[in-house]
Amino acid sequence: MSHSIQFSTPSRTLHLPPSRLHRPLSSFSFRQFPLTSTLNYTSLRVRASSSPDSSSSSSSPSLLHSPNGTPSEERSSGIDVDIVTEAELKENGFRSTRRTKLICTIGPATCGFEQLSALAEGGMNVARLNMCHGTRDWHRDVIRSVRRLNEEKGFAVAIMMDTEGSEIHMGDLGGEASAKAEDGEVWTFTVRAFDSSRPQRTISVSYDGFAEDVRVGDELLVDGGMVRFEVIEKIGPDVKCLCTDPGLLLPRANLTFWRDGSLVRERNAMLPTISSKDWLDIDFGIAEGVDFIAVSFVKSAEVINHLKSYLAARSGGGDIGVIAKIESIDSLTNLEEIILASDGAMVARGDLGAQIPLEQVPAAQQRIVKVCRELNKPVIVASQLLESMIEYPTPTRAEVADVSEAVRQRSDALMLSGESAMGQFPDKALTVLRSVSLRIERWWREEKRYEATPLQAISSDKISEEICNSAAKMANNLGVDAVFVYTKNGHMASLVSRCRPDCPIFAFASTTSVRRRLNLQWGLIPFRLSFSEDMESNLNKTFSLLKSRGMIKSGDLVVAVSDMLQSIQVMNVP
Ligand SMILES: Nc1ncnc2c1ncn2[C@@H]1O[C@H](COP(=O)(O)OP(=O)(O)OP(=O)(O)O)[C@@H](O)[C@H]1O
Ligand SMILES: CC(=O)C(=O)O
Ligand SMILES: [K+]
Ligand SMILES: [Mg+2]
Repeated sequence: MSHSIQFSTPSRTLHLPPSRLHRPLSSFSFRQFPLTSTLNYTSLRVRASSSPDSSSSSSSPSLLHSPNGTPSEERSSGIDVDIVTEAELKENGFRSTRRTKLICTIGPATCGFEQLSALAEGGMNVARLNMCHGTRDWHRDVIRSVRRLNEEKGFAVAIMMDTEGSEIHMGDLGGEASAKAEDGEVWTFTVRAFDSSRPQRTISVSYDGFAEDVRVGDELLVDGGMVRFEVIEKIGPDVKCLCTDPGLLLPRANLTFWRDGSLVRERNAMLPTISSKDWLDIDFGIAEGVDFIAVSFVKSAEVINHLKSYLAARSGGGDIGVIAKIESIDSLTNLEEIILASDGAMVARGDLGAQIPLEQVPAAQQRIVKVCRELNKPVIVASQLLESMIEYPTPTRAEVADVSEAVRQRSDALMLSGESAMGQFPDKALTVLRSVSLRIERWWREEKRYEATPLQAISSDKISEEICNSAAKMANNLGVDAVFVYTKNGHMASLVSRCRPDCPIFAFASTTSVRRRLNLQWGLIPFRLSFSEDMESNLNKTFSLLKSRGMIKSGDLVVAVSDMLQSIQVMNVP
């Protein structure tokens, strides 16, 4: 038997608080919704004349112009889903699929086709390329390998390019993987370039003003304090430094200098966030069709807006997501405006811990995660999650606790850096992220800890927001198996993800590029499916495609929303 309820209002600026959906239905006008199929569903339909997703298109532009969204894709009648997710869904059931997304930095340890394939199989959702390292040819090879893997093996790994930025960093150690600085040694930091091999205990520095800006007595921190030096003498372009905390110097490690306990920000504070080399890398990223660009050392929203308009002009529609890396004092000062302007943010704890006292990093992380959630932007927690696994096959207990905390904060994604780029156990590190995420997520569900505190309203697009909040609440209250969201540009899917419902979210996007971008967001299982304005036929089509692949079965309970029709539908799979 099929039945449906529709309630409608002529008001264009309808604001429907979630609680109203639970009032007696008699307070609404409702009538029989004509249905010709055998679907057994209840439809709560809220009608308003504006299309929610199109009204918010400034931050999520239409992706119909996507270079990756070919017309054949849009016409295709099948359904595409990442094979790893499909296997997880079938093996463990809906409830147990992983919600937290995983990012791996690709480096010498993982750039081969087989190594990339192993990471994709291990659950890598996004591959990150750090433009501080490697040549463009090297990065192009990795991007093409990932794309080939996606095509040949059915993965949906997205690519994130991370800019170098123009902060001060060391040179590349003349090809050596690392150099050891011992306590009491004197090293030379110089702005001179080397013609041939690197002179002993000498490090080149990327910033021309370095020798002028530092003073005798300053403390020089490599990689946020992994190795420390004291400036003892300046001789022209050379700065002699005494090692006070020994450790490994890695190629292109960041350098900061401190005076009287404070970070020194001399002329280098005036360096551009996006350097001329970064712009060339960005052009390269556009040409290679990367999915995200992560901008290092963002100081203000202005640079994000600038890059976004450049991308919109250059890549015809701007389907590259811009991620703001929060890793400087300025980015913390201007946090809200930066996040509002971006498509997501990264808690880049490596450099952040070099700019603020280490003991302040956890509070900063919590604040960034919270602001991103409020403003509906995906957030990545990055750096040193499993640092010891660069060398050892098992993590420390403290690292597991750190990963758990990021999952417990319900960040969208966790990122591996050196662990996957140049560590000895990249696959094992990814396995640890995956198993800890799954365990903490399960613990949260068992404890029924999902959303106690209501989310603040985001100012734009209230109708979609209320529909998604209500859909998530209904999904939790009814214990449904999945929320389905049909979304043209991904915005509606992100609104459902923001609610962190207690069940997985099947997000249907009509282009491959939107589908890949949804990879970064909590709980979304992105599918590529061509769909129409007609929700009933979309649902019928989805059910039959998913049933034939064994991904759902008759009787499963589903809540569905879409950005074409302002409605919430609840139904059992026929
Ligand atoms: N493409 C690459 N080629 C060679 N080594 C790499 C590459 N990517 C990363 N690595 C190595 O892995 C380490 C950790 O990678 P990660 O991206 O975190 O570097 P980082 O320089 O600390 O990051 P960021 O510059 O973004 O703050 C690097 O220090 C470098 O030694
Ligand atoms: C990831 C990064 O850039 C950092 O942690 O500094
Ligand atoms: K970088
Ligand atoms: Mg950094």
